[in-house]
Amino acid sequence: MADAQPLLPLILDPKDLNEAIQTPALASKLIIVDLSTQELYDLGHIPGAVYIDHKRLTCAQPPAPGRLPSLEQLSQLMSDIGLTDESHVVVYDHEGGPWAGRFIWTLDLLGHPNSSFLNGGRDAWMAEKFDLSNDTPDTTPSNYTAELVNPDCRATKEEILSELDNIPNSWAIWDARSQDEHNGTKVLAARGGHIPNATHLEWTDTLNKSDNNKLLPLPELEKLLNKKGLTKDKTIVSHCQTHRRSGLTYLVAKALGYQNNKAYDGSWSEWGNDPDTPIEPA
Ligand SMILES: O=S(=O)([O-])[S-]
Repeated sequence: MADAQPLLPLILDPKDLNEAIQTPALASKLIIVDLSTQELYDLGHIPGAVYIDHKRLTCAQPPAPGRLPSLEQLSQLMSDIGLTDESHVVVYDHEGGPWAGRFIWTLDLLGHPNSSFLNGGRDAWMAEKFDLSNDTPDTTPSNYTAELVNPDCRATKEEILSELDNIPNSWAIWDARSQDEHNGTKVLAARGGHIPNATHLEWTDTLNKSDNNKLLPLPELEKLLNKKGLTKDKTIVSHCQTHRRSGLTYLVAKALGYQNNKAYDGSWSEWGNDPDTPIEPA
């Protein structure tokens, strides 16, 4: 079992990560994962960070390329970063955190609770002028066997179809895409529109653009979600096109302590390409 008490908070500020990597007892347990791009990683990354191509978090197969990959693929990925029950994983990317959130969702599915989201990611780290490194760390691979310990973090198409009558009462669908995608005026699948009664709140609305895309303060986020009817008494299901942007919205609901928090990894690429799913506008 992983440690019950995480070494670092879920939402981690750059200054706290900087302090942690300089504290040997902590640093030895950290796995820092850079989910930006190979080019950015090569330009400089947080000292000790390993680069992971975000495609490894997905099945990358049409028609829903963002769906969860096989357990074999996840076992290989987590073994490559050296994940063990004692590890605390810190994740970041370069665009406000969608892939970082998706990585944390994956760890949640696998039952690895000890993880942190670097608030503001690479941009905030650089803006606060902490060191970048060009060294590739020596990683000791582990022999990690992935299992879906917490499958409830994931929603499937079938599950959403069976709960349609409960939306938006006891279930809420958080559509994290743009307004045009939600309305169906921008179509990225065979059909455009949204899951009936889905709630639109674009993922970027949870970020403070004037502060390097750090998350808005949690009380502000809670107010924003409540105003939209995305309340804690409901099961919340985040989705976007391929469960990248909804990686961040899943993370936001998690940070706010939502107990029934799921993400739909099939997302619109699955729903909108299925001729039999109901959509709005019809
Ligand atoms: O998955 S995505 O909607 O961010 S392209």
